Amino acid sequence: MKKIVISDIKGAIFDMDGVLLDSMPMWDHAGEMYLAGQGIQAEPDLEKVLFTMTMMKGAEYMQEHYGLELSAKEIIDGINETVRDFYANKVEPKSGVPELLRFLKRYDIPVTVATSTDRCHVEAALVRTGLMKYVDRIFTCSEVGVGKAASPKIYEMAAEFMGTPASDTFVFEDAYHAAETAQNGGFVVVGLFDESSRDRQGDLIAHCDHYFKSMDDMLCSINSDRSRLVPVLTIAGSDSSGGAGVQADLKTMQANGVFGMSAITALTAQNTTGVTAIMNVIPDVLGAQIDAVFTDIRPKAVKIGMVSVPELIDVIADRLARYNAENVVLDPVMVATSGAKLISDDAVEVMTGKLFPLAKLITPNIPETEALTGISVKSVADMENAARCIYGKYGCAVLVKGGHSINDANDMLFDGENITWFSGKRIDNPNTHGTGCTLSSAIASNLAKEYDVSDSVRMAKQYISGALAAMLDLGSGSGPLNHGFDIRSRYML
Ligand SMILES: Nc1ncnc2c1ncn2[C@@H]1O[C@H](COP(=O)(O)OP(=O)(O)OP(=O)(O)O)[C@@H](O)[C@H]1O
Ligand SMILES: Cc1ncc(COP(=O)(O)O)c(N)n1
Repeated sequence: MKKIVISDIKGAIFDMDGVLLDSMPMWDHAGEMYLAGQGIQAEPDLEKVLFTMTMMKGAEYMQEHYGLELSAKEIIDGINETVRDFYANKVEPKSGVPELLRFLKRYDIPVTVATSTDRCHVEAALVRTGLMKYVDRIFTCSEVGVGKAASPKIYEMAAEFMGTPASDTFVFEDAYHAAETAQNGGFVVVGLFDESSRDRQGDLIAHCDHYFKSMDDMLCSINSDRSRLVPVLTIAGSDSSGGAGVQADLKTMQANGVFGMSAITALTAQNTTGVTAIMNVIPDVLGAQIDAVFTDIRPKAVKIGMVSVPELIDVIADRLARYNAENVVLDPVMVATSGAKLISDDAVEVMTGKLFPLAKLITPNIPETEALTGISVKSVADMENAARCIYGKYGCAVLVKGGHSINDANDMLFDGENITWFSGKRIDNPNTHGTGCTLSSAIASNLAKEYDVSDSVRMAKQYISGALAAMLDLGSGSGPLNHGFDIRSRYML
């Protein structure tokens, strides 16, 4: 099937169940879930039995078959409560959905939802899953007055609201009958696989213009507008071996779909076994690099890495304040994986005093967290205390990275209000040179693409896990990651 070109989408209409939300299993198991709530194990094919029945007939069947001492109305109310509870408290978005909706928003493409589920459930689920902020309007079949199988009216109303002609409006559906209606109505139909309609994939494919096995597959195959790369600046040291510093940052930015630019703070001679020389740049030259970038291609995010001396920190603080830089992510690099010290003692205080207040997020690892707070970090509670202490002292959100833990690789974000954990499976890879640089650059890239801090960290964490899992093995020490592990192009072959 054809690729989707982003500029072809003028408006998007999403079905909810089975497309945005992983909710079809609930519809297939509502009776079973209700009975489980009553402490009763349902027969194996209860849903098949109920499938052909009306709500009332189904309730009467369950009353008789399971000896329930409840009226049919009470049973129906109970099932409705099971459904309500599922949408309000349990349902999750399908994989790739937040990314796709965010992506459409970035291109100012209006997004509507067209669903046969009742509005109260739709709103509860979309608010709780964080998807509501991407949706411009919800249309429900009961409000429109006709179902999707019978008429394209719901799609027509959504398109009218968005002001887009059917031929430029993309309808995302998992059910073949809805796809058929939308296609007959002149819409561009994107069919998406859902387990609940596995048997009808042939019919779905027959009625769609594009078909994908998952939203993730679709994301990989969308042709974004190559003229709309967002610029991001790294202010960091150069690593001659290419695994950390500016080199890691630029590779990460390329792989995360932004345009990377650099202002170099220091030249280091290093490889996977150690650092053999460091030459800091002259402060004026650092200032000139930042001026050159900001006065011509204003970055949408800035990542700061290795800055060894107070004079360079002063220049960065001065320029970032002058240009009112946005989305600043600061990785307070202190010691290289190979053991070399990358910051002078007097610089730490200047960095915390002058750069921390300009940062949207700082990303210390555990030894850096200890150095910044004086708290010995040995447990989850210590990580939380230290993060609160950093926020209290400097007022910036903090991501304490758990890469130095023994059993896991869980990172913790504190934004002044909430603690959010990003759990990661520890990957058994001794090659971790540049993980901190890579993570902070991926976060900056995501912020530049207008993801919020929490989504930016979540996606950056997925990226770094993939780069570690690719198991690149270069050099005789702790080697670099494969930053390009997910780039698919004929030029990679
Ligand atoms: N072996 C691993 N498996 C999975 N994730 C890891 C592993 N090592 C590090 N990470 C992840 O990599 C990111 C960077 O964490 P880390 O604590 O290594 O930072 P750092 O010490 O600043 O990195 P650097 O090596 O560049 O100094 C975090 O998201 C962390 O959870
Ligand atoms: C120029 C530069 N910047 C940062 C690091 C830290 O990365 P790591 O701790 O993985 O060595 C480094 N080694 N070199």
